[in-house]
Amino acid sequence: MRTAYTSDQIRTAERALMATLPEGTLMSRAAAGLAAVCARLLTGVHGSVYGSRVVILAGSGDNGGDALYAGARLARRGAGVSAVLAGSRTHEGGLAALLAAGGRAGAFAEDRAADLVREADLVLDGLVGIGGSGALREPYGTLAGLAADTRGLVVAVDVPSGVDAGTGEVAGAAVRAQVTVTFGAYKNGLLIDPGAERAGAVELVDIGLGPYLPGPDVEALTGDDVVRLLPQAGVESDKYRRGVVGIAAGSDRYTGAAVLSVGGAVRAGAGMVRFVSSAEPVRYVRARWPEAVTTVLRDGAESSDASQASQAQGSDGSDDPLREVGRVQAWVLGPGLGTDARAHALARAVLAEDVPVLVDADGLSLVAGDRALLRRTAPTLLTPHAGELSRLLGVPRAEIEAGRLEHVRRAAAELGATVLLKGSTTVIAENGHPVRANTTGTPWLATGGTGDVLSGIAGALLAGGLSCYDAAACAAYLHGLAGRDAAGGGPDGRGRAPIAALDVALALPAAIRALTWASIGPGQ
Ligand SMILES: NC(=O)C1=CN([C@@H]2O[C@H](COP(=O)(O)OP(=O)(O)OC[C@H]3O[C@@H](n4cnc5c(N)ncnc54)[C@H](O)[C@@H]3O)[C@@H](O)[C@H]2O)[C@@H](O)CC1
Ligand SMILES: Nc1ncnc2c1ncn2[C@@H]1O[C@H](COP(=O)(O)OP(=O)(O)O)[C@@H](O)[C@H]1O
Ligand SMILES: [K+]
Repeated sequence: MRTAYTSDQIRTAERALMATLPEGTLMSRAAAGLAAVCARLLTGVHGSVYGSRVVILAGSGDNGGDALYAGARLARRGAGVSAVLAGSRTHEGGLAALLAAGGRAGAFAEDRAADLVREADLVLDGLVGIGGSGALREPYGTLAGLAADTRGLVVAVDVPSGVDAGTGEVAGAAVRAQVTVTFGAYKNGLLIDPGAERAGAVELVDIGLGPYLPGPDVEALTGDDVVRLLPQAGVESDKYRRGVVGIAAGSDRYTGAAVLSVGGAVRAGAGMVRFVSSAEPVRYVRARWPEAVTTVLRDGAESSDASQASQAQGSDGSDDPLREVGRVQAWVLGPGLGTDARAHALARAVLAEDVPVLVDADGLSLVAGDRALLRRTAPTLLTPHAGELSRLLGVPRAEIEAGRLEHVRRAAAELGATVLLKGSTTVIAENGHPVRANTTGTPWLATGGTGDVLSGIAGALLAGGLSCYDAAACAAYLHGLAGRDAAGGGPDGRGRAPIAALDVALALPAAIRALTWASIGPGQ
């Protein structure tokens, strides 16, 4: 598990640790770790530290101090180090160390800074760290812009300046780094977009903070965590024990969403998928996924038609649309369902079942219009994208995208459900737990229908016995991994190509296989 913290949590832990150590020890540990990473990177891009050009953007706080002390270490190894002093004051000890090691420093002047930054092999962003708040003030904003034009690498100290360490929010200009060297522990903003995207690859330097850290504010599953949580097929398994997921999705207008959701469930390892819808989507689902057992809903009646065998059954006149579906352990409600009266009646019936229900897409619109549907005792997992959450919370979409952590938490609290907010960083909130941020995925997943696949994956995991919190986090992880695998390839495996949603479902077993292999090893 990767764990992350707010700035306040980090500060409190740092204070407690600092009280046990001689003054300056922590900064010296941080600077040593930072310099070691920079030396490795410089050796990669320049061939050696000696003779390389390093430019430090130094702000007025301890973040600038870290950068200056690290610069001193690099200068002692023969790098040409210049510091642009951007703050109203400068960390005295750090500056003295840099000058003593043969480095240079000068106050900010735009033309000079632009030349230095452009020609650098490595730009060290020490403008602000966990002490930053709000949009970068000048001249920091200008320097963040100049850093974008360097031909060298940009390395952020602790967090990219302009990224809110505690939330990942970016209020104005922000540094975009290839590497962020962070101290003691991850900060939330390194896992959650838009901040995460500015951080690049994150390297954690151990400064001894571990024993002083509280429970995390945010966490991210690793591949090993997912393997440990995933339901396993054992010798005693049968399709019912592995988990039967019911999917109520699709309409005559939207047949594809149903096919994709069922595909996600089938390929993610459901013991059985029971699919309930009107005749047209059932036809498409049966054609693509003969594994699914289907029930056709008619106006006020339904007929069950298991694709492997079984006879169609007529209605007995009861108005329970699920009467003939058979037992399920969890439901997926909503992809392509429509929002008409019949969809509403089906949603009411599904949400009245005493099993976990995942609500997605049109199901979320129905719930937004009729909150009473969410008054239930069994667990509920809502999987909105920012637009859908905007309707549920009455908050503009842009605000949700800018502040994912705040809004996913608020949604879980207000709606009394587990909430998975989709997007460039998918985040999952459940009251009383750290928010989980997903670290897999690729922007190529931003294509119609991939969310439907996700609903099927999570539904299969719910039916397999995972809690909403674990099912959501594992599903997001596997979905991102499968998307990455489907889009990836080429001679070094780093090529990327557009993908269709169905490719994600099809890539699932290979992705799960590779994950399991990596986690338990080939001998198990
Ligand atoms: N406290 C500790 O023991 C340690 C702290 N470390 C470093 O110290 C950093 C925190 O240092 P500080 O508390 O001095 O804070 P920072 O250096 O992160 O920032 C504070 C300074 O930035 C200015 N500032 C804040 N927001 C700004 C904005 N939007 N635009 C322009 N200026 C802004 C403030 O006026 C203040 O001068 C960490 O991120 C880390 O790099 C490390 O050395 C590890 C140990
Ligand atoms: N920029 C992005 N980077 C990574 N993943 C993304 C990005 N944009 C969207 N996604 C993922 O793609 C999926 C899209 O789902 P959704 O918005 O419901 O689309 P649809 O309704 O068409 O299926 C989600 O899993 C989401 O997290
Ligand atoms: K920084």
